[in-house]
Amino acid sequence: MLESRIITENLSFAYKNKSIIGNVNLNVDPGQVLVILGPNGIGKSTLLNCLSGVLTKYNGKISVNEKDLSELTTKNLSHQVALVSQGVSIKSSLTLFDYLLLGRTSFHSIFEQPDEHDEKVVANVIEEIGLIDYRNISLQNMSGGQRQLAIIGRALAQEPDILIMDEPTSALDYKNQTVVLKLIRELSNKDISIIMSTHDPNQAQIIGDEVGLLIDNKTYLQGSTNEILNDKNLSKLYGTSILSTYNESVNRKIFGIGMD
Ligand SMILES: Nc1ncnc2c1ncn2[C@@H]1O[C@H](COP(=O)(O)OP(=O)(O)OP(=O)(O)O)[C@@H](O)[C@H]1O
Repeated sequence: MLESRIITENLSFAYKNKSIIGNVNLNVDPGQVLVILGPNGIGKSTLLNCLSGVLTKYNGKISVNEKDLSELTTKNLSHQVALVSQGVSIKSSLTLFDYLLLGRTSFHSIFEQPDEHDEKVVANVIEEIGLIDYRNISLQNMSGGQRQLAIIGRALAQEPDILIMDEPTSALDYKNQTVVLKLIRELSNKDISIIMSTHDPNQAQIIGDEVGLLIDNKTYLQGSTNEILNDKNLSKLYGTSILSTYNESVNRKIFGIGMD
């Protein structure tokens, strides 16, 4: 029987006295993809930062691989959960290869150098993110989209059980969005659990097993993509008309803004 990878019980978070998220009861199984949707400023990044251990002053409980997240050491946590933050800008002189090797840091003591296995992991990741030609190019000489793929690659180099991604495709063109969505599908086939936020419900339709809606600071609704992702829920969530049409050639609904 499948154990859950990540579960929250009555999770809530407030900045000072301002409540941001509340009553979040979330559940992700091994290999599941959970897509979080919600309007600007509703608390998606806050939620993802709680789940990845960046924000620690939450209330309620977060369990990762059946252990209380608050009791995990930093090292232990980084072997289980990796975060791709929103809009991180890296303009480093490190080559792509050396940057991804940083993702292996927690596997060694500060006196140890990366070994052959680390190099192998990084080489595989570079192939997965489609940047073989950029292996020895420094990040400052790469485009914004390529750097975004590099950030995802660094998280993958951690070999996590759970990958948390905050709007991972926001800087990417259609081809690279497809690269990332395919990668997510492959990772999920390898039993890695993914939690990602996006403003594009079509991405949830394409790769989401489950969808989580952050409705307000007291309400989180999670269910299967089929059950949750519809015009009525999305129009209510975003406060504007969202309409879908069924596209036979891709065999799924396509969502768009319903301008009058
Ligand atoms: N460090 C902070 N201190 C105080 N308030 C904050 C801080 N960071 C975020 N907030 C507030 O918390 C709320 C939720 O922000 P968050 O970034 O989680 O939203 P989001 O859903 O990810 O938004 P977006 O879709 O625009 O990226 C916002 O009202 C924001 O102003």
